[in-house]
Amino acid sequence: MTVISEEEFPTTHNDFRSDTFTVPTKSMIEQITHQLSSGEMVLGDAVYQEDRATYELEEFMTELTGKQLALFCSSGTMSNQIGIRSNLYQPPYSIMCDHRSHVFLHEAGGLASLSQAMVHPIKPLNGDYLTFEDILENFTEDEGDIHAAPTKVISLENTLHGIIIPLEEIKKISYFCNKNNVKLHLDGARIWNAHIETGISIKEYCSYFDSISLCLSKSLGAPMGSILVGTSQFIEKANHFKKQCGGGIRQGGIMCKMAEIAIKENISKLKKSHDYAKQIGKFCLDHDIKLESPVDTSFVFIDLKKNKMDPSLLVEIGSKYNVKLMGGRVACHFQISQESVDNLKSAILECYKESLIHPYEKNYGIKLYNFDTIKIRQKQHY
Ligand SMILES: Cc1ncc(COP(=O)(O)O)c(C=O)c1O
Ligand SMILES: C[C@@H](O)[C@H](N)C(=O)O
Repeated sequence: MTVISEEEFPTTHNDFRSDTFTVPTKSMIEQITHQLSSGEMVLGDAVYQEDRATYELEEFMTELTGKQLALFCSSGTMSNQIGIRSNLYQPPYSIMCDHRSHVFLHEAGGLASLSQAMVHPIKPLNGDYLTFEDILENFTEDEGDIHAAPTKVISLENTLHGIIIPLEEIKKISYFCNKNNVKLHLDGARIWNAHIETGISIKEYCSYFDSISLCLSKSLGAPMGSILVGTSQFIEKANHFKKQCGGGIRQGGIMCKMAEIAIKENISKLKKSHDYAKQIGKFCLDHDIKLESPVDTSFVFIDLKKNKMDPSLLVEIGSKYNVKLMGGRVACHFQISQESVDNLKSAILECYKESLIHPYEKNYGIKLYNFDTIKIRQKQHY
């Protein structure tokens, strides 16, 4: 088992802000450099389907997911938004999703603009993940009621906040969608983490969905990108929306090859990030520091409100212990070092003890991503 060090990952060994900060490994860079300098990597214009390296990644992803076609996109936001739009036809319609979904909260309102959809956000009854019961409870049938916006897409996120949706629930929701002419989309930005934790194959997970977005630039460490998979007809339409959004990529093969290597080399490293998260989660609970949700995979959500902890103070104390945070979410990834995990525990405990003396009383929504604190970090960092 390799020990992660600051020398190997100078900017990410202590970065708990997000797994989007992961960087390509030395191995990825060396292989790409060789493939480019040796002429092995054949590049062309991917808009005209002439970039072989792009095609090879997309082919690889059809094999991995069991879907007919794959589309390399510049981001997970793009693959989600064009994916959901390509499942829709004539408004009025609505999209059902968890109230914490990225597609709903963190994709700049794309469901309203590109899809012209009403969004129906749902709070899971169990507080952790959507169940078939939640879907039934909130489903809007397409029965001609001119007051309604019938549910035409259900978008699940697995993992969401690091929480795994049980396969039994996915199966029931999938069967229901199939019987009710509703398309099922998966925001699988971190489906890799669910796969590693449950042992359920990517192909099996994908078999229950009409469309799936799989991010390459988070847990896996690719420099950019996301893959959308689905039927041939669906991907052809999605490619149309991709071009409309300015997502046509020319010689994207360089990034695609990096991503292919990342999938092959880094997926096995994800378990370590889950172990770190569970270690941090246990530390919190052992010190009566409440968590928002269970630690299934790579995220720890400290319940700042219940603990009356100040997010900005946590970020500040984190800096003192040489760890990067942007609030109560702790994102673990394969580039984190054990030393940073230990430093993080000290920072969390110090902030919690401070909250016992000076409780933070702000009682309205504490933002998940506090970009102001990142600005503070950037000032200090450079
Ligand atoms: C669950 C989830 N889906 C989609 C995205 C969007 O990915 P991107 O940042 O590449 O647009 C993110 C964020 O990175 C995410 O956390
Ligand atoms: C910021 C947000 O869009 C990103 N997906 C993250 O998890 O960090």
